Amino acid sequence: MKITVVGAGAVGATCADNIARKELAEELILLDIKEGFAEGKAIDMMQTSALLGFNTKIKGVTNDYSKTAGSAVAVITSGLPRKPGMTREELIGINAGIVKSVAENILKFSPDAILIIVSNPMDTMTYLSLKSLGLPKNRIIGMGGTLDSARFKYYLSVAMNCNSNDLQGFVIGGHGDTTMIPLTRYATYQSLNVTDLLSEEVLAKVAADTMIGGATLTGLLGTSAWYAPGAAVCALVESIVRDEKKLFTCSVSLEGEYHQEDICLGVPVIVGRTGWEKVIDYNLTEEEQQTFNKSADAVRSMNNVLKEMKLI
Ligand SMILES: NC(=O)C1=CN([C@@H]2O[C@H](COP(=O)(O)OP(=O)(O)OC[C@H]3O[C@@H](n4cnc5c(N)ncnc54)[C@H](O)[C@@H]3O)[C@@H](O)[C@H]2O)C=CC1
Ligand SMILES: O=C([O-])CC(=O)C(=O)O
Repeated sequence: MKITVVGAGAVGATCADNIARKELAEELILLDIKEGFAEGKAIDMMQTSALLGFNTKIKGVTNDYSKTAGSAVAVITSGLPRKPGMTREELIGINAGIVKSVAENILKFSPDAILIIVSNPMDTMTYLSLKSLGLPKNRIIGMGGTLDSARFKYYLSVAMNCNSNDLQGFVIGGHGDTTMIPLTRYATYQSLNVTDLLSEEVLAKVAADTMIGGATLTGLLGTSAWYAPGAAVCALVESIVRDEKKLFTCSVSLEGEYHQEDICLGVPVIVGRTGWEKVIDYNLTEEEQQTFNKSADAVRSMNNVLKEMKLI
């Protein structure tokens, strides 16, 4: 199995590192536009293999897509990250052109690849890929909710002083500071509803902290996060290559599911060897559905910018 990660920056390199450690691929290509950068990261990572014991061959290349040929999965992390005080949406002007050209180049050499879109604003970049590449919808997966759900469990585990692996919880909707929706009503601690274990105030704070999880880290780090994003991408890659059929929130093309269409937005999906395989319906309450619709409206207005940019 061959996997490509485009963008050898913070998220791309972390995700490549995780994929290699788990030996999810025999061959892993790391591609970046910056001369020598991916090569350097790949060699550095390969020099950990004798210490960590993995056998994945990581190869770095500068913008040479011929080396990515025959990839089963391609992860797109190329583009600018935000700086403190910025929103993800402000990145659209630069990242949309990058994501479109990178995805087209990948498909020239790997026509059967499943694409995982990471670059922000992620829901809109996923929609751009859906609209411009002509791929079956199941092969285009936006990574955001997987990370947001992990953050939700982190904040819940802190509030409950428990192991986050004992928690279940999903964040749906857009991958934006104001558009994500932690589904508190469905979160459980070993089958017990967290709504029975924590006060309304604490739960509201957990949800609010989750929503600004990325912004909080950007404020602390001076650029956006990479460890949890890299691990979240790797979890999706693992479910694809091992056909695990695990349930993750991903941004996928909706055609009536959750009462939305012509949009890519975060919903729970089964992820397996053919990409995202089916949407799971969480039966939202009327209030939750209204919040979801508002989230969709916000993402749709960003998607309209793609038309102004003449990218779709
Ligand atoms: N969806 C999500 O949950 C998350 C998304 N992100 C997004 O991922 C993207 C990457 O973030 P970082 O890795 O922190 O940024 P970074 O700046 O560390 O790395 C980005 C890399 O992309 C490369 N690049 C730029 N244009 C390229 C092109 N045309 N072809 C190939 N490579 C190109 C750059 O040279 C750089 O090495 C950002 O847009 C960020 O907002 C970050 C974290 C989570
Ligand atoms: O916050 C950002 O800009 C990067 C990102 O999407 C995240 O970490 O959730």
